[in-house]
Amino acid sequence: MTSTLTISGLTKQFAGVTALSDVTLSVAPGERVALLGHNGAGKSTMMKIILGLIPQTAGQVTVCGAAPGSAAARAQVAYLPENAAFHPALTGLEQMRHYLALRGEPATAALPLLEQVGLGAAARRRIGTYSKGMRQRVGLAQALIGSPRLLVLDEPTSGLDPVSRRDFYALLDGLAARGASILLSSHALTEVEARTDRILILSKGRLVAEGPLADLRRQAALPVALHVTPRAGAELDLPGAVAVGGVLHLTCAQDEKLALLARITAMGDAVADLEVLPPSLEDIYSHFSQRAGQ
Ligand SMILES: Nc1ncnc2c1ncn2[C@@H]1O[C@H](COP(=O)(O)OP(=O)(O)OP(=O)(O)O)[C@@H](O)[C@H]1O
Repeated sequence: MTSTLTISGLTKQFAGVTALSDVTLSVAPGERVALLGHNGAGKSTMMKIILGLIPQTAGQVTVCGAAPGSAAARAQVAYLPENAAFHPALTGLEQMRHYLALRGEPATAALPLLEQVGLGAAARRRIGTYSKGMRQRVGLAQALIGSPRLLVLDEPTSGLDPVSRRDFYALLDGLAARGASILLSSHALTEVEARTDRILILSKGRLVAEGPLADLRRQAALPVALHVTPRAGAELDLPGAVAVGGVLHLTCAQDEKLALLARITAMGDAVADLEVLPPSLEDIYSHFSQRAGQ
């Protein structure tokens, strides 16, 4: 299948700063990709190049088969900036009609777009009365104008409460299921863990890791943590375990996990409970960033 976004050998230098260095990646139709990286890693620079807002120093970028910023690319790409600002005195409907007019689309699309993001009931209220989550939905509704094939979202859920975040990702899932590609940057590692198909980790402008979370987990080969709760009065023979509030904490290498679990299971009734904690995305992210010299 033809990629929606293809980036090859992308390098961007500002005066004295290399913001991106030889980055190569692609995003397929319907794929949800998270772009992770510390402050200054180059995420926004990459997004600006994809959108055609700034030129690259070297390398090739193709957006839906066209050059970034060309009329053909702009017709197929939508962007949601981190802090989208709207006119507080306009209603959601008026704001959307304004955006539709700018894109040469009929004003009648305003209400269906707002309904698509769950703002149908609030469409005639002023945006100044909207919550942050509702304003973010206006941003997404504006990004949906013209059914874009690629959505570039800069920290779309920052400042949203957990329920609004879940709803926002549910909307993205629906768009991806209909074939839209999604590239989003985030510092909220735990949420992208569950809601994206592939993770890209940028560190100092370099792509230091790329793949589905399960692959990154395997590559990082980080230890697995186990929490074992002994039955009252039972003594468990688990060398290296540290007791924390009556629970034994221990770690083992990935390839030792099954043998250790078998050993604990063989302890039978002496074990009241057992929890296996795989390395989190935070652990994996730190591993790759540190390896890159952070
Ligand atoms: N216009 C510019 N002129 C000079 N340097 C720049 C410019 N824009 C970005 N940079 C530098 O490029 C590097 C990458 O910045 P960028 O904004 O892409 O990072 P980021 O990953 O988006 O960070 P954050 O998470 O803080 O938004 C930083 O060192 C930044 O200072």
